Amino acid sequence: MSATPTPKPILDRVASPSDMKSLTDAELGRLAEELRRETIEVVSQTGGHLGSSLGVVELTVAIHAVFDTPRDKLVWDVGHQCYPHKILTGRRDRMLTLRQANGLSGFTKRSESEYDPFGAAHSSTSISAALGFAVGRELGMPVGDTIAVIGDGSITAGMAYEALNHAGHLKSRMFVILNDNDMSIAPPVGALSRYLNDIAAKGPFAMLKAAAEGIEAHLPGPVREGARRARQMVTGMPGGGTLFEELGFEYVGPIDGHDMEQLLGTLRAARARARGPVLIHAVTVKGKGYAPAEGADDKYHGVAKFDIATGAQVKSKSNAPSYTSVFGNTLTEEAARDPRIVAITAAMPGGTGLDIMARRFPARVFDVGIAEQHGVTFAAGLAAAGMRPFCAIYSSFLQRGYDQIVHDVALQNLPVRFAIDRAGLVGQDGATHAGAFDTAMLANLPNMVVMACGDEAELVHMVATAVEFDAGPIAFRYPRGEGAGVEMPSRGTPLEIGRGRVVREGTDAAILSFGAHLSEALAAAEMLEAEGISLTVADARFAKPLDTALIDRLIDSHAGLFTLEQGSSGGFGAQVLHHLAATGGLDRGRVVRTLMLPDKFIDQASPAQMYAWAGLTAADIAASVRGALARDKVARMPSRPRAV
Ligand SMILES: Cc1ncc(C[n+]2csc(CCOP(=O)(O)OP(=O)(O)O)c2C)c(N)n1
Ligand SMILES: CC(=O)[C@@H](O)[C@H](O)COP(=O)(O)O
Ligand SMILES: [Mg+2]
Repeated sequence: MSATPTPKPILDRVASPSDMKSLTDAELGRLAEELRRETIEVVSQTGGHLGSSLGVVELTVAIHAVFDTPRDKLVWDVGHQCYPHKILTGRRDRMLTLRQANGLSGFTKRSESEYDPFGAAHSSTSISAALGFAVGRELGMPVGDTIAVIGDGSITAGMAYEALNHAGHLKSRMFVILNDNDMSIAPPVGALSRYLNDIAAKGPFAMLKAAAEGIEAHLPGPVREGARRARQMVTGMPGGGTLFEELGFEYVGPIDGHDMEQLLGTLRAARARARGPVLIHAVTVKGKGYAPAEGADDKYHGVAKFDIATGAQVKSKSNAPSYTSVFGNTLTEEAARDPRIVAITAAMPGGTGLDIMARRFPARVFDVGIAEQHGVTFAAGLAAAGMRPFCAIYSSFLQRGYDQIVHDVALQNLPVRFAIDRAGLVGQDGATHAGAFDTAMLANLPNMVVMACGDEAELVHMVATAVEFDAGPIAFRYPRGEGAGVEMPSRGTPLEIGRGRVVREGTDAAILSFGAHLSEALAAAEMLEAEGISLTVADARFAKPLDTALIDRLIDSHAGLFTLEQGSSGGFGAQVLHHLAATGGLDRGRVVRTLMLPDKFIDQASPAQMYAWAGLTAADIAASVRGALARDKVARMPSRPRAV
């Protein structure tokens, strides 16, 4: 499977971008070929974001050849396409540790390299960050030029336009390279995407437009003529300037993002001549240069390890359906019964499982692009219109829509259903994608109902609960990956709001679990049973409203109560503590502990390893219970008479 590495004589000479300065343009072209091969060889052994990285190989070489990184600040957006950049910037020897425990991050990361001046993994931040560097330079900081590389998917997000608007206003010298491969994770959606296609279609690669007095005259010969013709053509039309020019940018492009001559010529001219903000529109191909990737529907956006010769990926065997597919299938079944059900995804139809519903009810599934804020408020509007919207967004990306959840949904008590996938630690994407904060974010909000499923059968019931619940907003969270392997109901039964369930009866202490760590709680109970400690395990189901009767009963009848969740402080445990504090439950001499994610960001590893680092394995839970009960026992012993 792992093919013998091919010889890479030029890449072998490049320990850092400074080594590229002595290469001829022809050698830079060959360097790109070797870099592409290296990227494929690495990712075939590690898995990762291959398609996006292959699409920027030439761009990466050209930027590092022309600009003076790390003094010049190169900001990648989303950051998932930075593998060739990592290889060129001193991390080649660690590439096989990519996305693994103690290895390289799959994204740019400030703590990893001076060549990563700004970390990213959530999209559309690059122009804002690059503008910050540019203004820092104007204010005397030792910073060179700034270059933001942003994808056509990422530039659909509102934040990118806020930054373009500001940059056009400030007129700071900076470079935005639009990496337009006509793909997001799924095919891109929206009028802006169509607009970019229109520009590219007016004459790909030959039709090059640049503002008259600026960069155009300094472009390489063959490109310059095309640019002149294009400019005459475009400015002869009504409203001939591009959107970017209207926003105050000098627009250059579209250029062929795989043609080294065009790239080097354009970047050199831009670097030499730019006075204000410049947008360079590079048209690229996602998966470029690797036939299985180019030919695949997803362009190998994110792949498992694969066989280079065939492109066949090594998919891990699953023992149970994934939570995502359970959600997608259940919602589709519910939608078949209820025409008011609609669903919203922010550029993740496959990742959220909404592609399943979209195949059956295409008119009722809306991909809004990378626009979580809009997606939430769009759902609020749909709810206000009487629909039953399911807004399916990964936990970490939902952070983008928080004010919309507060102001547009909760405050107006609109029945938007939030299906929060990737709750808890997700594994190889690491801290940026951890679904740590949603319970804390949501359970604090008036009107909000917040659920988490203990297993995949519970998820089916929670979807049914959300369908029926029209009284206000309701959210349910579930993790990445496969379920617990429990028996599945043929159809969900709506749960009583605010009612948990006891899964296992015991006598000494109780674990009150919220979410999919229920299986760890049960495993901990088994471990302690062998030691003679008897545990009750309850599934809270709701962080809001709490099942206060269940909590009161558990604390009354056990020496200790331990809350457990795959989330941060301020979440389920905090809600339980507030209840106990308000009702005197903390004054009854019981042991109370909150088991949750620690107050730190946890780097990428397998989810099991990440939970081990978080102190949340079954053994850790058992140790917490054992330790707290033992300490409590010692504390309760009558104190010995003091020796005189
Ligand atoms: C705020 C946010 N929402 C969603 C995502 C998930 N996501 C990662 S990459 C990606 C597609 C990006 O498309 P584009 O910028 O065109 O890059 P390409 O993969 O095509 O190179 C999406 C939706 C994200 N990283 N951040
Ligand atoms: C770069 C990015 O944000 C996505 O591609 C993400 O890696 C997808 O994660 P899942 O594999 O959990 O869908
Ligand atoms: Mg793209």
